[in-house]
Amino acid sequence: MKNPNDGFFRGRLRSLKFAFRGAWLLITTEDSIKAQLCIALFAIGLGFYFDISNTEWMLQFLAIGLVLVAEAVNTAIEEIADFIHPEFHVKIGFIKDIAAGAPTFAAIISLIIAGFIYLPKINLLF
Ligand SMILES: Nc1ncnc2c1ncn2[C@@H]1O[C@H](COP(=O)(O)OP(=O)(O)OP(=O)(O)O)[C@@H](O)[C@H]1O
Repeated sequence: MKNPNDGFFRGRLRSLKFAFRGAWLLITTEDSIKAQLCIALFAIGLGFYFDISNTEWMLQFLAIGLVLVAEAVNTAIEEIADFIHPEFHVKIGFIKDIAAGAPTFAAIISLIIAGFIYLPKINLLF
């Protein structure tokens, strides 16, 4: 919440503090984020193993970021849905289902990017 006594820079600093707290909460409490971070670490390991180019690193980090952002937004929507309506409701189910579509899109795009980066390199091994 905005503090009316905060100037521009103090307000931005406070927001930054909350934003980092949010990222830390996601990393430490959300299993879906932990799982995505493990996959990201694996992909980073693959990147070093295959010595991928700068452009490939950038695309890989974009894909990792896309998945983490989509997971975070999905988690926030799930939390809001559970808060405003903890009981079963068809509409809540629909909202959660379509929210889960966001990380699904991100994961599919990331897999396609991973395929473009690694399949030719894996092919060369055989
Ligand atoms: N209150 C509800 N009313 C109706 N359907 C619900 C409700 N809560 C969950 N669902 C259904 O169950 C599915 C899974 O919901 P849940 O909140 O467990 O998400 P999840 O993706 O399994 O969670 P997480 O990201 O923590 O693994 C939803 O996509 C929805 O179809």
